[in-house]
Amino acid sequence: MISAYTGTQVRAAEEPLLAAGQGDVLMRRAAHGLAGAVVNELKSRGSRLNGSRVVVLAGKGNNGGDGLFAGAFLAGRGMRTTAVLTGDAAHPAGLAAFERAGGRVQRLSEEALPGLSDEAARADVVIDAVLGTGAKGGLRGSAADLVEALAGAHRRGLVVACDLPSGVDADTGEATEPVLPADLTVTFGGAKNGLLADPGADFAGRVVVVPIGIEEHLPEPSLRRLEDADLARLLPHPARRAQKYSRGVLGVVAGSEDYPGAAVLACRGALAAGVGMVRYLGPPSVADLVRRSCPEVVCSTGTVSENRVQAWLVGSGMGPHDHEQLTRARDAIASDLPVVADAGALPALPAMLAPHVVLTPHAGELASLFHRLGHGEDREAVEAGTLAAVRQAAVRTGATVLLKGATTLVAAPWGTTFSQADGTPWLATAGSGDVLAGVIGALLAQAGPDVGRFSEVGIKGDSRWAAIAALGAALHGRAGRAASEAASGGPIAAGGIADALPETWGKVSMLSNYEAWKRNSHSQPLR
Ligand SMILES: NC(=O)C1=CN([C@@H]2O[C@H](COP(=O)(O)OP(=O)(O)OC[C@H]3O[C@@H](n4cnc5c(N)ncnc54)[C@H](OP(=O)(O)O)[C@@H]3O)[C@@H](O)[C@H]2O)[C@@H](O)CC1
Ligand SMILES: Nc1ncnc2c1ncn2[C@@H]1O[C@H](COP(=O)(O)OP(=O)(O)O)[C@@H](O)[C@H]1O
Ligand SMILES: [K+]
Repeated sequence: MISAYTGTQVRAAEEPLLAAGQGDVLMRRAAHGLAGAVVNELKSRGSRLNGSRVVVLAGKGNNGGDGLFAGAFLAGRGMRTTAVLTGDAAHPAGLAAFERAGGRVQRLSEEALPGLSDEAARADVVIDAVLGTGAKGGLRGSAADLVEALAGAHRRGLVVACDLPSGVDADTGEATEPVLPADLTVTFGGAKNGLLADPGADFAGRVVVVPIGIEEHLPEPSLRRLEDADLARLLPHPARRAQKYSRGVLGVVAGSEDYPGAAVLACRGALAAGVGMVRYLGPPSVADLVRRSCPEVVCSTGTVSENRVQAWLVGSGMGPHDHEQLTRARDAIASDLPVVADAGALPALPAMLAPHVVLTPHAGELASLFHRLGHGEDREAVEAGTLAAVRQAAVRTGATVLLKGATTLVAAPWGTTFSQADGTPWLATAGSGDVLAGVIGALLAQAGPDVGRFSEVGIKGDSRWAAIAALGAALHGRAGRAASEAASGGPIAAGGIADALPETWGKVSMLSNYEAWKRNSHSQPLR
C-alpha cells in the first residue's frame, strides 16, 4: 500500500528531528536520494553521466536547499551543473556546498530569462526545486515566466521534481499554473497527497519516495493506494465447499429502452468479477437483451424485497422517467444491503445515505449532485480539486463516494480516502463505467461481510466499503490496460474490459497463492 500525507503531516513528523538538531541530516538524506534517483534514471535510459548538463531551478527555501545539495552530489559525479536562483536569497549551506563542488550559479532576472530558459531547455536534466511543502500559491514573477517558457519549449531532457512539482499543492493536488510537468518526482519521507490526486498527478510523472528517517513519526496516512500485494490479499477466494449463493448474489437494476447495453455491460462486469450469481430486474425488452447476451444471468421480475441478494447495483443506463426502475433503485438503497449507485440513480438519491452505499459519479455527475445539494461547484471546479470534491461529497451525502477519472478517488464520510491510477486513457470509452459498476457490485456481494480480511491490512470497519470500491477501480483499470496491451497498446471497447477481467484477477491471485505457498512450505508434510 502506498501511503500519502499532507505537507502539514510531513512537517509535523520532521519537528522532533529538527528540534534535535537533525535538520541538516534530513536535508542531506533527501538530496542524496534525489541525486541517486537522477543517476538511476539516466543510467536506465542509457545516458552517460560524465559531462552531461544539469540545471537546478532553486527557490529560496528548503526545497531549493535540497536541489542545491543534490546539484553538489551530481557535480561530484562529473556532471556540468548550473543553479538558477529564482528568489532574492538561497539556502546558505546548500549554496555553499554547490559552489564548493564546482557548480555554476546564475541569478534569475528579467534580462537573464531568455538565456537561462534556453540553457534549461537544452539541459540533459532539469531539477525543479523552486517550491515544496512550504509554498503559498503558485510560481510568481520571473520563476513563473521561466517555467512557462520551459513547459512550452521543445526539450529532450529529463525533468525531475524535488518533493513535488512547484505550483502543485501538497495537500490537495490543486495546481496553479504554470507548472513544469515532471518525468519523475522524488518525494521525501512519504508521498504527498497532491501527487496522487488530479490535477497534481498530471504533473508528477513517476513518483519515487525517499525515506529520510521521519517515517516512525508519521501519523495515519491521509490517502492510500492499493498495490499488487494488497489486491492479492483483499480479493475474495471461494471456499472449498462454496456454492453459488454463499459466493454472493448481485441484484442489477440497470438499463432502459434508450440504453439497454448498459445493463448488459454491468452484468458482464459483475460475472467477470467472481460473483456467484447475477439477478437482473428491469424492462422486458432489456431483460431479453441481457438473456441473449449473458445467458448466465437470471432475469427476475417483481420488487426489490421479493429478490434475495447480497448486494445491489442500481442506475447504470437508467433514464429519469423510468418510474418502476427508480422505485427499485430507491428500495435497494433503503434495504440496508451494500449498494453501488451509478449514473441514472444519482439524481434519485435520498438526502442522507450510509457508507455501505457507494456512489460512482464522474466529474460532471458529481457537479450535478452538488448542485442538487444546494452547493455551486461546477464540473471545472470539481476537476480543479478532485480530492476536496470527493471528500466533500462523502461528507454531504454520508455515502462512500468514488470519483471516476484518470486518477479515481474514493472517500468515506470520515475522510478515509483511496487513490487508484491503474488504467489507461483508452478506458475513457462509452460503457466503461457500466463495467466498473458491475465489478464493484460483484465485490460488494462477495467481500462486504468479510470485515476481518480488511482489518488485517489496517482498514477498519466501515472503511472497507471505500477499500472495496478502490479494489474494483484497481481491477477495472488493470483489466483495461491488459486489454489494450493485448492489442499492442491500441484502443479497447467496454466489453473488452470485462473480457480481460478474469485473467487480470488470476494474475493478481497468483501472487497471493505464491505467498500462501511460501508460508505453508515450512509446515509439516502430510502423512
Ligand atoms: N524541514 C526540513 O528540515 C526538511 C525539508 N525538506 C524540504 O523542504 C521543503 C519545504 O521547505 P520550506 O518550508 O522552506 O518551503 P519551500 O517549499 O522551500 O518554499 C517556501 C519558500 O519559498 C517562498 N515562497 C512561498 N510561496 C512562494 C511562491 N508562491 N512563489 C515564490 N516564493 C514562494 C517562501 O518565502 P516567503 O514568500 O514566505 O518570503 C519560502 O522562503 C520540502 O518540500 C522539502 O523539499 C527536506 O529537505 C527534508 C528536510
Ligand atoms: N483518461 C483516463 N485514464 C484512465 N481511466 C479513465 C480515463 N478517463 C476515464 N477513465 C475511466 O473510465 C471509466 C469511465 O466511466 P464513465 O465516465 O462512467 O463512462 P461511461 O458513462 O461511458 O460508461 C471510469 O472507470 C474512469 O475512471
Ligand atoms: K519542487
